[in-house]
Amino acid sequence: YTWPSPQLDELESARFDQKGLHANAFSGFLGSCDSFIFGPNTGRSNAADWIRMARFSETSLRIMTWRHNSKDGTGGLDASIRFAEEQARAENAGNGFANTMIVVGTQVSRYISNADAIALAAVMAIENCGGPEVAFRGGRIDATEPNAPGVPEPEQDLDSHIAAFARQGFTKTEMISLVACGHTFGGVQHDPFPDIVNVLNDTADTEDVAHFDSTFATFDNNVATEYISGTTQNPLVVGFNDTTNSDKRIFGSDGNTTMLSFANSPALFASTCADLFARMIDTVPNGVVLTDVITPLPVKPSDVVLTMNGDVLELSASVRLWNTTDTTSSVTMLWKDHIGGTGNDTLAFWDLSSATGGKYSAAWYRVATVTNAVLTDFVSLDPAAGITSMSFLVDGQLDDQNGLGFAIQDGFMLSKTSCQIEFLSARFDVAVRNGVNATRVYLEQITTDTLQRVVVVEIDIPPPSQPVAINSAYSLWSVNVTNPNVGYAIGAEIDGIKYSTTIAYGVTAFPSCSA
Ligand code: HEM
Repeated sequence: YTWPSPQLDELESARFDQKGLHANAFSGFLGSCDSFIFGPNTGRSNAADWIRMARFSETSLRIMTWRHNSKDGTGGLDASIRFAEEQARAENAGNGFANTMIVVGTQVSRYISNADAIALAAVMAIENCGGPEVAFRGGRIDATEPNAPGVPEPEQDLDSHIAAFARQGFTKTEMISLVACGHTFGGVQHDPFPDIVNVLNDTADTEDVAHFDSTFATFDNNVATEYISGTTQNPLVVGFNDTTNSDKRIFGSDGNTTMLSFANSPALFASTCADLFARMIDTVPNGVVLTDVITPLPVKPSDVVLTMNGDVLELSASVRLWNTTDTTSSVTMLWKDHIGGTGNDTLAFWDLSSATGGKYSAAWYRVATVTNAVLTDFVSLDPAAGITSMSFLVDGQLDDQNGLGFAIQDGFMLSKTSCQIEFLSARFDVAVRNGVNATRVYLEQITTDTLQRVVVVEIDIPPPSQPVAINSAYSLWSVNVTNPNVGYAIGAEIDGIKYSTTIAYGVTAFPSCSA
């Protein structure tokens, strides 16, 4: 994709900046797969119930998608599980969905829905626990009400399961595969399923989870090899209650052909699961249009912030170089302005980040100038010249998005004259470039609605009746706000297109107006 795209930029970061600098909200769970999937104890300890990341694979890969009906196009991965009414259903027994959603919520933003965050967590759980890379798209839309019930349950017969998977658009072979792919992780817990699993009296498994295979925290084909060799302890295959042996009925439904092929080939198992996992998380209600598969930009600007400081336009920026750990690259940021001029600044190494269990890494460079022992993290531009686009020269190689440049909108920005009037109120001053066709300028109050969705409330800034010049090229538009507890981004409609600042400002950081 072409930068900038607020939604894709943010989805890309959430997907590929997993650990280290700019780590995404789930990074704390990526340490060890055991704890990512199961919480700090291999038994599912109560204290850290909410960390049970198995919920992610299960929530997303099983429960959330099951209500999709490929005929009428309803249901799918739409985060309807966040509603208490769904969590209370018997079919969702024993799952800490409420707690999972608290963790999921940390990744939700104006550009990332609850449903996207669930899908992302599932992808990360799979990839960081030895699984294949799963294509990730964004753009899921959160349901506004609970969905119809319909999660497959172990006591149902084979025909109902085949029908349930067919409703989602999966064939019988795909059903066998998908269940095997899901059941490479985790197991069945006694508490919610006392008719399937007995109390285990195992000090290493204090929560009485009978696992689907011997390597329950790792993605591998042992679920198939153990099944084929007859050594499996899968409680849904060799459970004492044959009525609930749904994996046995499903795995055997084609004479074991599919399971045998998985047992014979870890690679086939991995590639099949990658495809089916992706299809599963991409099962969405009709009308939802997903983005393309998110791939990392090789050179990605980040933290681009323009601030008007009187006669000086301050530009701070960083850039992420994908697929390198080189801390000594020569990185120059180049830019063009409104009057045919150019500028450049040598960026300094900042830090590293990584993704997918260290399979990928990235090096970050940023504007950072030390003058007389004082670090400034911006370059000073002439407001009249402004800036229109950037490009980057990395070890002699130019990245300018195939000649397009990385466009920058300098039509509006925060002015440093913004200040706190008194304890609960503040004045936003927005510097608007003279001559741009800004039909509206507004603050965007980033907040959460009663349905746990991030919403943006626009607060119009009235155009000043008399121009208030801040310098030769910009005038100030001002508005007072009285809620200091939320973040405000700045938005503007320029030539009919809406733009937003990439950061939301907290007014408590503003200086006092009377100072
Ligand atoms: C007919 C279809 C299926 C049935 C009847 C079924 C049944 C179950 C049951 C009873 C559990 C135990 C839950 C608990 O103890 O809280 C479970 C766990 C699990 N299932 Fe399935 N499942 C099915 C399909 C799938 C699919 C398609 C996936 C993913 C692709 C999946 C992924 C998982 C995972 C990851 C767990 C482990 C959760 C944990 O350990 O906390 N299941 N399944």
